[in-house]
Amino acid sequence: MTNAGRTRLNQLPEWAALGKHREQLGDTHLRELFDADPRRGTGYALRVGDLYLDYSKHLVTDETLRLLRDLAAATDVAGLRDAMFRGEKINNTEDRAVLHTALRAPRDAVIEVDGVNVVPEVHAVLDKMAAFADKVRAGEWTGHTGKPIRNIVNIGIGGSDLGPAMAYEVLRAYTQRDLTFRFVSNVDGADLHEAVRDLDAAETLFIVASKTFTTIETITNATSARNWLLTELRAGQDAVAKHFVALSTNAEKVEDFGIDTANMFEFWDWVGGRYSYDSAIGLSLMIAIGPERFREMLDGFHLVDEHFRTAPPEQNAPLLLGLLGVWYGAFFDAQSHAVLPYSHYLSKFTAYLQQLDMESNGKSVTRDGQPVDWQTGPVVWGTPGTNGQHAYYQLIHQGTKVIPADFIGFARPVEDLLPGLVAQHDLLMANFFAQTQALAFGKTPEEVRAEGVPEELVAHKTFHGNHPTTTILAEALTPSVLGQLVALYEHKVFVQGAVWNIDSFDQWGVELGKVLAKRIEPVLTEGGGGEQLDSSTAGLVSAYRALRGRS
Ligand SMILES: O=P(O)(O)OC[C@H]1O[C@](O)(CO)[C@@H](O)[C@@H]1O
Repeated sequence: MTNAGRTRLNQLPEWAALGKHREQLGDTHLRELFDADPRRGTGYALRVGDLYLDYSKHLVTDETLRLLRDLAAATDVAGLRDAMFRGEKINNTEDRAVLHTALRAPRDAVIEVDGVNVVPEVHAVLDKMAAFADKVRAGEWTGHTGKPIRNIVNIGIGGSDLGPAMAYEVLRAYTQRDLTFRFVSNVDGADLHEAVRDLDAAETLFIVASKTFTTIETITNATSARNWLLTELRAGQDAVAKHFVALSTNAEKVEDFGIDTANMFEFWDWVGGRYSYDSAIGLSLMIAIGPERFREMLDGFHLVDEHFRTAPPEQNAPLLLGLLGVWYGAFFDAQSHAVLPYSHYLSKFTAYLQQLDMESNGKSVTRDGQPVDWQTGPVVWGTPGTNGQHAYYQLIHQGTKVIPADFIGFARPVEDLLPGLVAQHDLLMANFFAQTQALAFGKTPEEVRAEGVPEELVAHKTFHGNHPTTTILAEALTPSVLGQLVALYEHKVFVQGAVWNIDSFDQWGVELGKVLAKRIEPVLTEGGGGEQLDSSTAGLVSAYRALRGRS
C-alpha cells in the first residue's frame, strides 16, 4: 500500500476546484452564511453516539462540503480506511498493519493479520488485565512484605504515558479513591522523585509500560524505581516480582529487566504507541476505574469505529472533521488547531492529542517518499477553555492568525461534585457557548459605536469574528464518551493522512535526537569527543561541564 503512482494531491482536479471555490468564497462572513440560511445552525450538525457535533460555525457552504467529499473520493480515503480495518499493512514504511480498532472489537469479531484472527488474543489479554485489576482493587495483590498494594506508579513515555495519564484524569470521578496513581515519564529524576517520595514502597506497584521495552527514558526510570524499592524494603531481587509488572510487545527485554513474563501484559506491533491506551497500556486506568468501566470505554471507541466504517460521507463525523482541517491548512494557511475543552477533567486531553495528531501527521514526504508541497498536520494546542479565555483567547479573537478550534463541553457535571459546586456548571457552559458565538459573529464597528464607545477606541473594541469552530457537546463525560471522543480524533487524523498521502503510522522524526543524545551523553560525563560536535553544541557542552564542576 505505497500509493506509488498516485496523482499528486495538488495536481488533482478536485484540488483545483477547491482552490477556485476558495477564491469565490473570498471574505464571505459567517454572519452572511447564517443570515442566508436560518436553519444552518441545526442543519450543519451531526449526532454520533452520545456526541452532538455542530459544524455550522465553519467557513464552508454546501458546495465546499461537496468539493471536500469529492477530494476524499479522489484520494480514496474510504479505500485506505477499509484496508486498515481489514488488517492490511498500511503502515508501509514499517510494513505493519494498523489495527487499534481490533483492540475494541467485540469478542466474536474476526480480524486477521497474516491469516491469524487477532481478536481472541485481544480478549485474552483484556481478561488477564481484568483479573489482575480486580485483585489489586480488592487489596488481594500483596507486596513483598505482605501488605496490600495501594499505590500504582505507571512508568512510560509518549503513548505509554500520555494515554493512561490523560484517561485517568478524565475519568477521575470513576476511580477507586483509596488507591493512589502516579504517572512518571520524564527522564529528569525529579519526576520519579516527586512521584515516590511520599509513598510506602511496601504498598507500591510499578507498571513499566513500553511497547519496545528499549526506550531509554522508561528503562532508566524503571531501573531507578527498582533501586528505590529494593533500598526502601531492604530486600533482594526476589522482591521485584510482587512490585513490578510490564506492558510490552517485547517479552525478551521484559525478562532481561528481571520482570517475570507471567506478570507481563502483552500487545502487538500492529498497535501504534499513540493508539495504544485501550490495549494493555491501559492497565493503570483499568485498575483505577475497574474492568467494567474500561469495557464501557472500549464500547465507546467501537461505536465510533463502526460509524467511521459505515456512515455515508455526508454524515461521517471523522471524515468531515478531517476534511475541514485539510481545507483550512491548504486554503486559509492555518498553521495550528486549538482543542479547548470546557471540562477540568479534560485538562490533559489536548496534550494527548498532540502526540496523536503531530506524531502521526507531522510528515513532509508522501508514502512513496516524494516531498509534499502542501500543508500537512497542524500544530495542536490548547488547555481547558475557561483558563485559556484569560490567557491566549485574545489572540484567537483579535490576532492575525486563522486558528480553527474545537470546543468540547458537557451538559451535566460529574455526579459526585460537592452539591454547592454543581451550580457552577451553568456558568462554565455559558462561557462555552458565548465564546464560539463571539468567535463566529464578532462585533462590528457600528455595534461598538452604538454603545457610545469613543471613536479612537472603536477599532480596538471591534471583533472581526469569522473564526471557525466545531462544538462537540455530550450529556456527560462517561467512560464511553471518552472512548467516542478519542476514536473520533484518531479517525480524523487518519482521514487527513489519507488525503495528504503520508504514512500517519510511523515516527521516524523522533529517531535522530535519540541517536545524538546517546553520542552526547559520554561527552557530558567523561569529557573528550567535543571536537566531533558542531561549535555551538561543543560550546554548550563545555559550559555545562564547567557548571557541573567538571574540567
Ligand atoms: O512504548 P515505547 O516503546 O517505550 O515508546 C514510547 C514512545 O516513543 C515513541 O516511539 C517516540 O519516540 C512513541 O511513538 C512512543 O509512544
